[in-house]
Amino acid sequence: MLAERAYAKINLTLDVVGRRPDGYHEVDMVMQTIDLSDLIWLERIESGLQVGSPASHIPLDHRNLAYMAAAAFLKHTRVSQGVRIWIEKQIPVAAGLAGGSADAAAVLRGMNRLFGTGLTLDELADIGAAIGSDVPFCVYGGCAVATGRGERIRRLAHPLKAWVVLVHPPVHVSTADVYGAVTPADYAARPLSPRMTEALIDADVDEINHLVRNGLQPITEQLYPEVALLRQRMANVAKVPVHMSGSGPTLYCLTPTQSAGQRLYNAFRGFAKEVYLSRFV
Ligand SMILES: C[C@](O)(CO)[C@H](O)COP(=O)(O)OP(=O)(O)OC[C@H]1O[C@@H](n2ccc(N)nc2=O)[C@H](O)[C@@H]1O
Ligand SMILES: Nc1ncnc2c1ncn2[C@@H]1O[C@H](COP(=O)(O)OP(=O)(O)OP(=O)(O)O)[C@@H](O)[C@H]1O
Repeated sequence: MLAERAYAKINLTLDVVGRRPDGYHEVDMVMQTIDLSDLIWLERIESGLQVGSPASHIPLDHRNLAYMAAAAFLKHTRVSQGVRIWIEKQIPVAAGLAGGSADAAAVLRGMNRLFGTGLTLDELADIGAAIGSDVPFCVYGGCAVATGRGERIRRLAHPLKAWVVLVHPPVHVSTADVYGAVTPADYAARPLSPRMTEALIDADVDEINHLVRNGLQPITEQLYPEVALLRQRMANVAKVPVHMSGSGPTLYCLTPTQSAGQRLYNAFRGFAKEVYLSRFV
């Protein structure tokens, strides 16, 4: 039996640059792993796939992204045994934090260790791409520029360890609905990832805050107006920019120090049940 951590991500940039013939959107994003995580336990069994969790709000059958990852791993490697998966969830579900994708990626990394199959991260990311657009990034973790439909990853090493205060409002956002409402008017003429990359390497939190952009935010806020209201309430208190991750609805602020993060965490606690103080990993 072994354990593998599944870390959430935030989007520092998310630019939609076009629509593809397969219906997916061409994106250009800077993503960053944060230390909010699920814990995945993996155990060899003779055959079959079993998924369990104390969380009552996620599917535990073939619809679970961790289950899909395990099935894809067994098929790819032709390992003839099975696996029992136990998921301890901390990452809010359908929140824009890639919780399910992180679980899938952790299953791929963990099964590679459990069965001693010796696949590289690139190979695991390739398997993950068939499960979801965010899975390859979650396989590597850290910071990266993601292009294509999100599955093409260029890893980025930078020195910054910023703090992230997250507020997850109780709104269930469908990623497919948000992308479905994107029109050509929402496409970014020039992605911000090159400038964001520089600001990260310079560890310049003010510049990063200034550059953060999410092309899905106006769409999510139009489909779910309560997200816009919450952002306004947070901005009134925070006096720093409030950003949205992925397709939302999670909103976040970046701070350079733990004490500044803690102050915002205290200020936001009355705004929603789920508020987290986290950090770049
Ligand atoms: C919003 C982000 O989380 C930002 O990182 C991702 O772009 C979404 O990644 P994901 O949840 O792993 O997405 P997938 O499971 O691959 O796709 C869910 C649905 O979102 C839409 N989708 C997703 C990714 C993309 N580049 N274009 C899309 O149009 C498609 O309708 C798809 O059916
Ligand atoms: N292991 C899992 N953890 C969480 N959700 C899962 C899992 N497996 C399947 N799901 C389903 O996937 C859907 C999206 O959940 P998830 O938490 O991955 O969303 P998200 O954070 O918005 O993802 P992304 O940022 O990649 O769009 C939910 O409807 C949930 O029921």
